[in-house]
Amino acid sequence: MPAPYQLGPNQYGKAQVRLVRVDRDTPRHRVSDLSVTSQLTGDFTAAHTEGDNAHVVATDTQKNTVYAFAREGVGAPETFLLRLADHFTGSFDWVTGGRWEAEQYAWSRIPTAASPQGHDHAFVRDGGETRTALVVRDSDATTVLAGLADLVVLKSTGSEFVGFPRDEFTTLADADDRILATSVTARWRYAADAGPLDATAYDRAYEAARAAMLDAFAETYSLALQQSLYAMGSAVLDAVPEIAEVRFSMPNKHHFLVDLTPFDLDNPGEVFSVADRPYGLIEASVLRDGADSADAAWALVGGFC
Ligand SMILES: O=c1[nH]c(=O)c2[nH]c(=O)[nH]c2[nH]1
Repeated sequence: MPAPYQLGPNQYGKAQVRLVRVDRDTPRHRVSDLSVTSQLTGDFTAAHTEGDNAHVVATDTQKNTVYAFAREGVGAPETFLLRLADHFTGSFDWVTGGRWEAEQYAWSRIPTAASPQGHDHAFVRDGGETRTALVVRDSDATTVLAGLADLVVLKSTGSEFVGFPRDEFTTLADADDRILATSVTARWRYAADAGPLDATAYDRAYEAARAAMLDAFAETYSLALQQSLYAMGSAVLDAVPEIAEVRFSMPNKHHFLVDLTPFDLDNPGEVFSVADRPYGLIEASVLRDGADSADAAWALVGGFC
């Protein structure tokens, strides 16, 4: 019996393959700690409509490929994902594209009395922040997105919020000196004509983009989180010419000055309560002039406007 309905867009693969690779060719080891997701697109209609698995590269095989490729080294997450993309689209005619994603967790060497520069093979996990990478391929293009998530930053002054419209529902007082705090999730897109970079170039670009956004957050006298965001995006584009666009999603972590007058105490900007919800959510993209929008790739990311 012919299938009664059309199959819509589909993709499949293995999500969140946890991978730790130790580079141990010298006594000074290096640890790469990632969670990798591989999803394939292509001709998988018969699998859905008829249960014919002839085209179904098993998700288990995709997971094993991640581990086998790690035996050769991981390098930058972007280059690791590009290797997976090349492998799956190059090995199976009917795989025309896919989505390969990584989250990378950073480990620092533990400084000890004997090794103040950091131990050779003992590490401590860095804060909550993660590095992210995403490769999206279809029959027309390969898009490389890199970024970070949960980079928590705070300024204890140098931030105000005034001049906003007031209506019958407005109670917020002008703030001419407030705490500005956020948890930055950012993704940046490499220009298609930058081509694939090598692993060290992706690593350098990551460090430069991260440093640029931190510098701009710190140095911008902020009139709103929106203005800080735009300054951070501009700094990333200034720092890394290969980046065409950067998108941010930044919750405004509100800090409220506590009224201490019931206790006969003043509070000159020193004691705050922190609310985790609701929170302002500030999202925007900052684009280089003339950059295309690459909407198809962004549509697969989610979490950004
Ligand atoms: O930086 C801010 N942007 C806003 O849009 C906003 N709205 C608000 O209530 N506080 C703030 N702060």
